[in-house]
Formats: sequence, structure tokens, C-alpha cells
Amino acid sequence: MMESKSPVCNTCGEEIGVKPNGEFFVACHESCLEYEFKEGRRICLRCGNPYDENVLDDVEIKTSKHQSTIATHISNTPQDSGIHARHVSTVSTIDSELNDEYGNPIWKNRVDSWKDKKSKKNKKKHAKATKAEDPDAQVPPQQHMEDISLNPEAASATDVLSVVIPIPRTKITSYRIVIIMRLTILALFFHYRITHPVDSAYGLWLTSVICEIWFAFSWVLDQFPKWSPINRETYIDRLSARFEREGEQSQLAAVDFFVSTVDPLKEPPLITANTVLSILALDYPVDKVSCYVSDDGAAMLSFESLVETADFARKWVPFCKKYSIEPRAPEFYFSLKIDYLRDKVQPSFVKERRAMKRDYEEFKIRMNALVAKAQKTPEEGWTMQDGTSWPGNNTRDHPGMIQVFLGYSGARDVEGNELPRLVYVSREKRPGYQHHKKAGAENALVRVSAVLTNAPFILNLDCDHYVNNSKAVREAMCFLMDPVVGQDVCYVQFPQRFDGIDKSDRYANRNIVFFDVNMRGLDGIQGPVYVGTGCVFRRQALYGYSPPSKPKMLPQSSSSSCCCCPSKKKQTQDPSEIYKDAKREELDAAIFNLGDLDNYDEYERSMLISQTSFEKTFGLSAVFIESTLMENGGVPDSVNPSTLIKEAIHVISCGYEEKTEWGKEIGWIYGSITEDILTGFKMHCRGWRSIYCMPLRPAFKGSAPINLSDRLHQVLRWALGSVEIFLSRHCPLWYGCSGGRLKWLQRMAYINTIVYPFTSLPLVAYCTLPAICLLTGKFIIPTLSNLASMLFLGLFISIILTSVLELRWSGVSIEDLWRNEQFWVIGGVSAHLFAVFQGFLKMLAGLDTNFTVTSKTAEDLEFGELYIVKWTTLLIPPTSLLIINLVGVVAGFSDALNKGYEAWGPLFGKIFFAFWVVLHLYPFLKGLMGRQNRTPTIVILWSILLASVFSLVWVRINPFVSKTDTTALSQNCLLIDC
Ligand SMILES: O=c1ccn([C@@H]2O[C@H](COP(=O)(O)OP(=O)(O)O[C@H]3O[C@H](CO)[C@@H](O)[C@H](O)[C@H]3O)[C@@H](O)[C@H]2O)c(=O)[nH]1
Ligand SMILES: [Mn+2]
Repeated sequence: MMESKSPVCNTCGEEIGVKPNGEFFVACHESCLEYEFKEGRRICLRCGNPYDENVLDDVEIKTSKHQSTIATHISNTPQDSGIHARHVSTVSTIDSELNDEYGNPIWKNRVDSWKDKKSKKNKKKHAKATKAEDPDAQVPPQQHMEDISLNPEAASATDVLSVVIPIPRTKITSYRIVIIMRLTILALFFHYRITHPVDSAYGLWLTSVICEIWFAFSWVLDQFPKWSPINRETYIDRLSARFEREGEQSQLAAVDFFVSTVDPLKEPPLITANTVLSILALDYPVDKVSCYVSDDGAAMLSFESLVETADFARKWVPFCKKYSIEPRAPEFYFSLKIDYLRDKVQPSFVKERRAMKRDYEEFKIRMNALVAKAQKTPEEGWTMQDGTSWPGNNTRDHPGMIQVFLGYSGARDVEGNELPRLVYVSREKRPGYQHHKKAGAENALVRVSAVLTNAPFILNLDCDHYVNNSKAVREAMCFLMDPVVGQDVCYVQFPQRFDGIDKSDRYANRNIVFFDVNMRGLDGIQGPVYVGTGCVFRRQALYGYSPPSKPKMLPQSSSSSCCCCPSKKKQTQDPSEIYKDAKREELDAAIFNLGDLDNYDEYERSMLISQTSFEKTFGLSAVFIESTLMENGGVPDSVNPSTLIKEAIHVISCGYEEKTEWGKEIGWIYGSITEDILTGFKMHCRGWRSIYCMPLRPAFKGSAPINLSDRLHQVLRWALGSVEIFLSRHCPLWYGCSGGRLKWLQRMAYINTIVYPFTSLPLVAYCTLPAICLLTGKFIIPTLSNLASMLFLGLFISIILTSVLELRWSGVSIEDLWRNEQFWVIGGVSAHLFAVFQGFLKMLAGLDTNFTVTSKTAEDLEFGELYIVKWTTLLIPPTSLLIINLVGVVAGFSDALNKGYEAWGPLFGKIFFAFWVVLHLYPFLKGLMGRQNRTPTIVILWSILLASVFSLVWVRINPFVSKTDTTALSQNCLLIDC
């Protein structure tokens, strides 16, 4: 058992040894061998055993290579050596390293087990190569660093925790060829379109060509970031083999969990409780988990329900861990329809499960009672159980509140085991202060958690996203704790998955195309965008630092906002360079000082810290600033918990962020209601990369608004957020270009995420065109020559082919793709359109956009929600489009009936076009009908009015038609859908 005390190397996870002269060296197989080899010895100094010849050969090849990696580890992460040193000081005897409890030389055992592992790995690799369709499938060049698996020499250096699995070459190459083909055809197509105007309907033709060019442009933006998609595989068993050795304390990194809620009436406390319970019951060492719940509504209901939740967790957590159940959110676990009696499960489980279910039902009753009580606020405001008045009675004007439940020194579970910490946080709100919605709430949590627990990693979840896979954090750690892959990773994003969505996913709520296609494409470039939930951050990345491999540059715009101090001293160099150097030095000095901070008294200590520019960046909390310097997280043992709480209250005060970099350069970034895109974007601009992690069992699951109106409002909010970014200083079109750290394909993807709302303008125009054509008898395409018909056909085929090939590599179903298309049109002609106008209004009039929280339903009403139609202006444009197109079809038919045989040919073309519109809007039409086929009369009235006015005016004015009589020409029109 002496063994258990030996220190462990952070790099390879092996134990560390000490050379006779007192220097440290890593006694793991590789480095030890290399060391010895370099010394020219073939016998291990430590144990006296001769080395295995095979092993030696192997080492000979890679000595130089591996040494350089080790060197970079040490130089890049100075604390590594620090850790070695710290650990070594705790080693009591060196002998403990040499022999295991049976007296066998440990060294020999290690070599054996290593050889063992190696042969196993080779076998595995073999299996994989045969499994994959093409063993030397293409790897995007950016991926080489991580793709250790394909490089056997590097792979044996340490057991890799994750590998990149490229898409088989056969699939990806044909996909790329078709993309290039489509691009070429598109160019030829536009050449044709532009050189062949329709003289009889010049206006119509021009409009349609402009629209088409815009569509082509947005296609390019969407397509090219999908150029080199990848998949990844993780090995969580290796993770625990490396960091959780038997008999030793777990070396896994700690994680702070953030859950944000704002309105307990729209976000039922039971949903939040489930999220919290699923976090507390994670399969992760309890002392490494802390859960912070942010209550932006300062609601006593949220607080009280958290008290109940903490209490229920004492039973729930041990039950989950005992029987390893999934998911660990009770509501969703108990609603699984599985016959537990069928597989021979232990009778004790069945019994306990039943008892647990009863307990949960009681818990639910208590929660529902709390909710019922909270429906009507008493006149004098809420009072807590102890008779004092609830501090948050005025939600816009209240002090910061923090309450720690459970955890270290707190309540234990029913079996007496420790539970993770659970902390309630409601940041201070005062009138006259900007609160920055969710981003502000998250930043407050970043600071509170830094003061209280300071875990090196942060996982944030919306209140309705519960942990569905209790090993999710381990999955993320396979990347973040990997010394090679992880060092430049700012976050690991998991896809959002949803519960309770109607089978056909009528409104594309699941967003499958985005999560399974686009995000995987991005993972092959610089990493997925941050989507606001289900994401594990490296805390240091949130503090605005650049990745360790690119240390020279600091946040680019901080040079403009912080140039105050150093640039005044030396005027010769580039001020931003000076700033960077100075900041480095300050940081070094601060770290150095921190080491012997104990030697200073309180005053000197605060002086030391304030000398630096840290206060200007992080605000006036010395405790917080100190915490930012601990790259590996953790809080000093010595500090008194009550001072910490006081400090925690300080850092959530509403004035704390004034004149700091919070929200500008560090933490969650302000300035858009889609703070997520902005936050991830800034990190990528600094040169970080992110990782997309898709475990087989979805890591997190959330709820989505399933009725039409709520969904449209959600999409409106997202699109508005994008327009806000477009109009801000962070516009991806030019922001951060000088730094050159954002890969250009990644930039393209970001540009796509902010310009997509603008596509609504050409889309609305394009959806009106078929109706106009039908009403006026004109058409947007002239008579086709053979060549032109080929072009149209080619374009058509290439569009279908790209989709088919995309479906093949991504595994997305054709229904999902079609839904996505449909909702692209529905959202485009309603929500996106409004977003564009609101965005510009906001900019011109300085109005603030409000974050309308999506309501989440607690009870499953068998999709009752799906059929709710709430009146909203968003419904008018698509309804109008539907009606004019239908009117157009009728008019077209009656016209053709009047005109006789020749009219039918061109009519067919136009009707096809109109159907294209109606088909895309079909889910919308269904949504309008509701369950009882009833639509709010007002919507119908308005739409009919608009549509008929429009049609009438149209027929009268006919602006697009040239005055010359060209009816004959237009009748010869052919239609090809483009
Ligand atoms: O002032 C606020 C407003 C919202 N929230 C929280 O923000 C989260 C997201 O709100 P929701 O209404 O569920 O928005 P969705 O559209 O479903 O969320 C998606 O889009 C948001 C960006 O608009 C992201 O922040 C989310 O993570 C992402 O899931 C919820 O937990 C809220 O409690 C706050 O904490 N404070
Ligand atoms: Mn949500």
C-alpha cells in the first residue's frame, strides 16, 4: 500500500521517480527507457533488470521525437514540474517505488503490462483498419496533431484518450467532387441567367436573378465549412485507468456546473430540480463536482424548491450510484417504459426502485404545492420559513443571495456519504444597471465559483437540459485532460438533443442537420460553435487568455481597452506588443509572488495584486484575482469559508463589472441575445480550438418549444441575436482578421451564422414570384435552348447529389433534411424577416431587445402543446404567401381554361413553382389549422386582406411587365426549378 503514495506524472499518468542525485525523472516505461538509453545502459538502474530487446528497438526509433514532446509539456505548462516537485516532497521512501506488495520489481511489471497493452492496441488498430472502409482515409491537415492513432509511434507513447476517425475517403471524395461540380454548374448557370434577360418581364427577371445570386452565396457559406467533417471516439476506460488508480485518490479534474434559470413560472421548478438531481448523481468523484444554480428571477419559489431538491438528492444520489441507472433525472428515468422484471434483476432493486418511485412522487407533490402557493404573490411580499421577509421580493432591486447546500461539511446522503456541493446564487439587481441577461448570469457564476471552488473546468446547462449520460463529463475529460489534444482546447461542446418532440418533428426542433452535419464539419476545422448549453469550458479560456501554444498574442482588442498602463512607458515599439510583454511579465511576477504569498501580510498582499493590471480586467476582488492565477484550479486550504462567502457576495454585486473587461473580453460576451455564438467566436479568434463530442448515449437532453408560435419566437430571438452581432464590433466579417488565428473556413461558418437572417429578404421575394407569374402570365425564365436546359438539369441533379452524399456521410435521414428545408423557408419568411427589421430598428432607435424565455412544460400532454396556436404577427407573412400562391394557382387554371390548349404548357411550369412554395410552407399550414382545424380568425382576415389587396394592385399596375406586347414570348416559357 506504500505504492499508493507515490506521485503520479501529469503527462503520462505514470508514477514519478527520483534520480540518485535528487533530480526528478519520470519512471514510466518510455521516459525511463529513453533516459537509460541515452546514458548507454541496457540495464535498468532502478531494478537491475535488463531491458527487453524489442522494447529497446522501439525506443531507439522514437527517442528524439518523444523527448521533444516531453520538453514542450514542461515548457508550456510550468505547473507540471511544480506538481512533480510538490508530489515528490510527499514521498516517504524511495524504496516504495521499487517493489510491489508481493516483492516483485515494479519496473519489470510495468514493462510487461506495457507490452501487453501494446499488443492489444495493435490488435485493436488492426480491427479498426478493417472495419473502416478505407484505412488511409483522408485526415484534414489541421487534425494531424490529434490524430495520434494513425501514427503508431506516437500512439505507443501514451495510451491515447481519444482518436479522430475521419470519414472514409470514398464517401468524402465523391462528396467533394460533387460540391466542386455544383459550383461550376452554378457559375455557368449564372452566366446564362445574366446574359439571357426576359424582356417581357425585366423586373421579375432581375429580382429573381438577384435572389438566386444571394441563395448561391449563402449556399457557399453553408457548404464549405462542411468540407472536412470528422468523427471522434473516446476511451473513458483509459481515462479512469490513468487518473483513478485503485487505492489512490482520483486525479480527475474538478468541474463546476452552472444551471441558469430565470422565471420559475415559465421554467417549472420540477424541470430545474431534475437537472440539478442529474448533476448531483453524476458518475464522477463527488468532491470534484459542484453545482451552482443561478436564479435570475430572485424567486423564493426557486430557492425553496432547491431546498426540497437538496433534501431529495440525499436519497436519489445513492440510489442512482448503487444501481448505475440512466438517466439520473428522476422524471425521465421513471417515465422510461422498460420491463424491469423481464431481465433477471436483483429483487432488491425492484423493491428499492418502487420505494424510490414513491419517494419521487411525494417529492413531486411537495414541489407542486410550492408552485401552487407561488401563483399569487401576497401583498406584503414573500416571507421565508423563519419569518424574515424574502430579500428578492423586488426582482429588479434586490441584494445578491448565496446559499450553500450539501457538500463538504454539509448534509450527507442517507448512507452517510458525502454529496457534491449545491449552491444557490441570485446576483444583485439594482435599477439603472445593465444585467446582460443570461450572459450576465453566467459571468456572475464564473466569479462565485472561482471564489468558492475554482474548478479548472466549467460545464453550463440551461435549466431544462438534464444530464442524460452520467459519464458525459468523463467523455469531455478524455479531451481536456489529454496533455496533447487538450492543451489548446477551450471547450468541448456536446450536441443538443431533445425529449418530447413530435414524431415527425414538424418544426425541425431537433435541428438535426445543424447538430449532425454542420457541427461535425466545423470539428474538422477549428471546432464547433458554442450553442449555449451542454458545454465544458476550460476556465482559463473564459478568462481571455490565448491558448498555451500561441502565447504571444493576448486578446486583440484588449490592447485598445487596456493600453493604459504599459504603453506610456516605452513609445518605441508597437504599443500592443509592449502591452503583451508587460502582461506576461506581470503574470509571471504574480505567479511567483503567489508562491510565497504567505510571507506577506494582508496589506502587502493586496498591494502586490493591485500593482498589476488584473483589477482592470477582472474587477476589484483580490480573492478572485488570486484564483485566476491557479491554472489548475482549487482554493487555498487555509481560507476561512465565511470570508469566502462574503467575497462571493461581493463578486455578484451589480457594480462589480463596471470598468472591467467582463463581457467585453472575458467570460460570456455581451452585446447579443445569442451570447453563445459570440462567446465561442471570441475564443476561436484567439486561436483556441473546440471539440465536438457525440457519445453514443446522448450526453444531455433538453426540451424545445413544440408549438408553432413559440418555436417561431425562439427562432426570432436567435436570428435577432445574429443581426445584433452583425451590427456590432464583433461582426465576423472583419473582427479579428489581423490576428490571423481564426481559420478562414471557420470564419466563413461564423459569417454564415450571422448573415442567415438576411436571406429572408430574397426568400420572401422569391416566394412571391410564382404567384405574380401566375397572376400576370409572365415568367422569370426565357425560352430555353438545349444548352440552357442541360444547365438547369445539371444544377438540379447536383443539388440532389450533394444532399444525398451529405446524408450518406452524416447518417441524417432524408425526412430530417426535408424538415430542415421546410423550416428554413417558414422561419425565413417570418421570424428571420422580423429579426432583420427589429435588429435595424434597435440599432437606429437604441431599443433593447428582450430575452423572452421559452416556456417549458412540466407535464407531458401528449403533444397537446403542439397544437396550441398563439396569435402573433409572425404568422402574417407566411400566411399571406400561402394564400397568394394558392390564389395564383386558381387564377392560373382559370386563365388556362379560358385560353385553351397552348396555355397549359407554361402554366404547368408556373404551378410547379407555386407548389414549391406551398410544399415548403405545408407544416406551417398544418400548424395554423391547429388540432381542431381552427385558425385565429384575425390571422385569416388579415392575410386574405393583404393577399387580395396585393393581387389586385398587381394585376392593375403590372410594374414588372414591359409595355411592349410580348405575351407570345412569355407563353413559350419553360420552367425548370432552380
Ligand atoms: O435573463 C435571463 C434569460 C435567460 N436565462 C436562461 O437562459 C437559458 C436559455 O433560455 P431559453 O428560453 O430556454 O432559450 P432557448 O432558445 O431554448 O436556448 C438556446 O438559445 C439561447 C440563446 O438565445 C442559449 O443561451 C441557450 O443555451 C440555448 O439552449 C435558460 O436556462 C434561462 O433560464 C437567464 O439565466 N437569464
Ligand atoms: Mn431552451
